[in-house]
Amino acid sequence: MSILRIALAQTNTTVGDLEGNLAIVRDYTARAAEAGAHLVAFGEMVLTGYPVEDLVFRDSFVAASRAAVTTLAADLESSGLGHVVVVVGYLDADGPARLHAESDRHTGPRDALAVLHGGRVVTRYFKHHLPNYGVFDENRYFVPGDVLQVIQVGGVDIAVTVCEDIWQPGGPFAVAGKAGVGLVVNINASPYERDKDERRLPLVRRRAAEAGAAVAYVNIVGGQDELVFEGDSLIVAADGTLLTRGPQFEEALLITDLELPQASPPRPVTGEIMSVERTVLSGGPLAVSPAEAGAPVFAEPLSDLAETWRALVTGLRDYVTKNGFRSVVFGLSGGIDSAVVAALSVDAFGPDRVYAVSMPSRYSSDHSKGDAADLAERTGLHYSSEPIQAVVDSIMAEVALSGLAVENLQARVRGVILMALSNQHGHLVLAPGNKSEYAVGYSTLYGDSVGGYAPIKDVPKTLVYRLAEWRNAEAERLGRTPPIPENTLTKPPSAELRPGQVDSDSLPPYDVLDAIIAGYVDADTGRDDLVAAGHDAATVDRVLRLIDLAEYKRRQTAPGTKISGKSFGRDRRLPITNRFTEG
Ligand SMILES: Nc1ncnc2c1ncn2[C@@H]1O[C@H](COP(=O)(O)OP(=O)(O)OC[C@H]2O[C@@H]([n+]3cccc(C(=O)O)c3)[C@H](O)[C@@H]2O)[C@@H](O)[C@H]1O
Ligand SMILES: Nc1ncnc2c1ncn2[C@@H]1O[C@H](COP(=O)(O)OP(=O)(O)OP(=O)(O)O)[C@@H](O)[C@H]1O
Ligand SMILES: NC(=O)CC[C@H](N)C(=O)O
Repeated sequence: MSILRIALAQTNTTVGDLEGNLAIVRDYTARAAEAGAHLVAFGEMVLTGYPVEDLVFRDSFVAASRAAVTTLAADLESSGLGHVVVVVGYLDADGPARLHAESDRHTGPRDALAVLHGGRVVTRYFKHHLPNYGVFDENRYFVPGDVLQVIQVGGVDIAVTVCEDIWQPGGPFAVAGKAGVGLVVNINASPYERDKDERRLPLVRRRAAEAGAAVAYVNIVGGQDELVFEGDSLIVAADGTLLTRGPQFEEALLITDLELPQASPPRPVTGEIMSVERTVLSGGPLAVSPAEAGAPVFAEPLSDLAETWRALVTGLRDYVTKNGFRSVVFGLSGGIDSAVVAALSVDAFGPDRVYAVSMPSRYSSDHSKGDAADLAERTGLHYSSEPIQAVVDSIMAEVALSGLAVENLQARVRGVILMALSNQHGHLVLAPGNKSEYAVGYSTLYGDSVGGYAPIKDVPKTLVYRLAEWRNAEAERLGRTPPIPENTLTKPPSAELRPGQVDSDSLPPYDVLDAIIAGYVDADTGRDDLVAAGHDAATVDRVLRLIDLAEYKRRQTAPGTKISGKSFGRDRRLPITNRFTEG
């Protein structure tokens, strides 16, 4: 047996910022070296950020990524870090960057992993399994690799793999098992979904059993447009014992001493889906520095609501800051949606960078104005009032409007004011719509749906309430002021666009609505199966019609953090012009 000290670096890099990402990798490698690590592994495409989407098609971007890898190897050597084996994800191409109908699909862009040692790129591995479901489009972008790379470090055979490779049985892990390796390293960019951390550990254990080897799984953290990555990196022994587990939504460097079998003479691997190539970096046991590896980290997984809140804060913070904004602005109505957006924003940026505007009209109730002011006081965010009635009246004096047109005009005037404040002060406008509203089109186009980012776009209304209650309880637990006024939690939701209006005038109760949305949107269940599952037929017909009709609105809405298995946007793609109905 040999002892290898392995470092897993769960880092927050930014798409396209090759220099910044290089600096992060250098910094974490230096920290790993200081801790005496023999090998440090980073996430998938960490040098380019993930996902890079159609940037893949540009030769200039591929060239920059390839250059970054060689520069990194040389830099590490010249700073005295060349002895550490560095496993890092990047974009490569061994053929034309742009795939097209007549591409031979044997060469082209690659979702790649490089092993750096002694100032050189010693091995390149190309991801074998390319996910092509949900938010992933990897068949559009990449050509799959069919060579499994095995490196020998300290006399231990280590196979290297990328993300989706771990999700498929009978793939690279099975080949690694046939090759008799002691460890499989798997580098990931695995987007957050609410139940994914519960699936992750059993998955890694299944692959450890398949490979008959320990598995080191490293994931990135941070937000990229609609995606959030949670980290939750981990190592399991060949028998499935958990050896370390990283925190969720935080950068971290996990250092673990692994006792691994010395490589036996290479077993020939024939007739498999992948051939095996081997590179010996150091053939005999390595000295383990007396510097303490420290006790392995075992981060306790967060509760469901805690991790959902952290995902929403992370998605919002990284979207705003990575796009160069310092502050956010939104309409604060005293209702639950804008209250939760306010609490998320204060958690993401601190109250001094959050601007909330009350924009009362003739129909705004006193309690709404009072609840908004109460939230402002509880959280300390910047609060101002811009009454809209005079503007609404002046438009109505020029254009003959009635009914719904007048209702929507109020929402649109608010949108105009928020965009004007954004232009004037440089705040990013947040759209406070939730998943239930986006589903049924319960928002005014170019009105309350204006905004650059929609923090709770993938949060159904019933979950909005549960999160608000959780956040308040969390504040109580920590001896702090709960951010959300009690009245906001208990009063019936209302758009307040006409006298006495409540959401239940137009929509079924939210628990009924959300259950149908979960079936139709999240699980693609058709009308008859929803009715067979016990939903009221007339309500199903009405809700499905609303959802189908609102496709045009969803296409025009801001991006927002994905937390579910099927968010609106890239996860769910439907034609706008569509005559197929379920009813
Ligand atoms: N297929 C299509 N492709 C492109 N555009 C299409 C379209 N179909 C209609 N349109 C356009 O969309 C317009 C209709 O959309 P829109 O103007 O939004 O109006 P609409 O959807 O009719 O009304 C907005 C609804 O949202 C509710 N609301 C508003 C504000 C806040 C809240 C809340 O509490 O959250 C709720 C309000 O009570 C009302 O029920 C049409 O006049 C037309 O211009
Ligand atoms: N009086 C108001 N002042 C400022 N913004 C408002 C006002 N009324 C509505 N808005 C904006 O329009 C959005 C949509 O209103 P909506 O009623 O859906 O949300 P809410 O008031 O936050 O929650 P709820 O639906 O539970 O009442 C609000 O979140 C808010 O940003
Ligand atoms: N980047 C990837 O290959 C991710 C796919 C994988 N199934 C995941 O969600 O983790």
